Amino acid sequence: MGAKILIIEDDPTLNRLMVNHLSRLGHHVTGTHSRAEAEHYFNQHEPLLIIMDLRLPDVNGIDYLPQIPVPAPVIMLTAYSSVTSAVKAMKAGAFEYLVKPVNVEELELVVSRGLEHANMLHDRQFFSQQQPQQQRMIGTSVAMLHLQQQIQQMLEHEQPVWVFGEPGTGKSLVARTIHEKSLRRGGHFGILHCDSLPESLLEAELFGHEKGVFPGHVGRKLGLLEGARQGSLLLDQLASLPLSFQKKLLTLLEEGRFCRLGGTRQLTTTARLVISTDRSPQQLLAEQRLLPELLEHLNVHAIHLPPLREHAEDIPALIHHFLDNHPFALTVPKRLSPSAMKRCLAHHWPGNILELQNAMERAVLLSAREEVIQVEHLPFREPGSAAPKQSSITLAFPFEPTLEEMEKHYLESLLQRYQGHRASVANTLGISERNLYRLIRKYGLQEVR
Ligand SMILES: Nc1ncnc2c1ncn2[C@@H]1O[C@H](COP(=O)(O)OP(=O)(O)OP(=O)(O)O)[C@@H](O)[C@H]1O
Repeated sequence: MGAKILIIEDDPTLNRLMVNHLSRLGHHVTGTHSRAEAEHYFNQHEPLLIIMDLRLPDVNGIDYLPQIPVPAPVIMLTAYSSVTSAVKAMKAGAFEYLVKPVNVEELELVVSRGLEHANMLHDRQFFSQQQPQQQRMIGTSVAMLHLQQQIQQMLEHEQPVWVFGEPGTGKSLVARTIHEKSLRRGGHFGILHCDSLPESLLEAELFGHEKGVFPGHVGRKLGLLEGARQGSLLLDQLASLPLSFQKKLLTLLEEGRFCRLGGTRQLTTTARLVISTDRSPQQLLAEQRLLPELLEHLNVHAIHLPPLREHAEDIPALIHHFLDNHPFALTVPKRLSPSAMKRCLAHHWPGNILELQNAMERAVLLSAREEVIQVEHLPFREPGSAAPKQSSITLAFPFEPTLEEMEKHYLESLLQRYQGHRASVANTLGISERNLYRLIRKYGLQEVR
């Protein structure tokens, strides 16, 4: 597809030659002969690439370069005798220069590189606009105001914080918010997903490793403890760590020192720890999933995140937030019909805020170009209503199954029904995709795709 190219060159012959040649290649080329003419062009057009003479009748190209009102790369044209000026132009921000008389093959080559660069700049700008905005915590219920207060208190000291609550209640968001509000915000916010890696890799992530310890990794790798030295480190799902690993963590915390794997140098860390789990530290102790000495040593400040059903008054604000900030922000603005909103308020939200977020993203897609999201775009039924016939699942066992056996079999059936599409399975189960991933791993179902 042709690109818009602007030429600013006062020599009419060269100007025409370039316009004709690049137009033949399929580009939309406009030839102008002075700054004044170019300014007129910029009032109506935004070229992807500019080719400009270094000496124009009404301005010196180098002076004009920083004033060009569009972000397009500029290729400078220069007479052989003024190559040093071309170098100056490069320093002033020109993308490339071409020496006159212009060789058409060289022109083609430089133009194609310039366009590639321009497209890359555009993509980068586009993707940075697509990045979620700084994540805000939404909610004005008593529970959320209390949470904000607790976060505020955590900024007055640097003790470890333990955030716990059901899946999808916002634990990671709270951890990041504490980091970003604290004086450590300039440092790194590291996350160790304790449930997603085998023990040896967890160690490497946390402590780092020296050169040659892992085949295929040529260099030394700094661990999260080092990376987050000035910042914070979230140990997400800490209770998934085997007790033996928790012991190593305890030793590290007691001695305040550690070595990279394969290394001998004693390193220290001052990263602030934030821990997140689905259950309270006391429950985890009772279930023997937590080393009591570790909890004792950490002397943590705990924050409990309530399930969404306990602060349902925040649902409308959360819905607006997710609809305004969905990743397809360039499509139609969306809102819920009154009955869809009613349905959302009546839903139990077992997957909490994450489930709500997923439901809104799905509804935005299903409602396509319609502005109003209707009940049928929501992934759940009215409480108490019978499941539609086509979604019934029969679990047949030749024996009386345990709960775990039922769970595994049900999960298998759903994975088959949705052909391994995890988002749909998670939505049906009312759990986060990450928790689904945990279950899939627990039952060794990875290969179902
Ligand atoms: N109060 C809130 N306001 C706005 N967005 C929120 C709020 N709480 C959570 N979210 C969003 O909901 C999603 C799920 O939150 P988060 O990942 O922090 O939950 P979690 O409890 O850590 O989940 P899991 O147990 O699966 O690790 C994220 O996209 C998060 O930004």
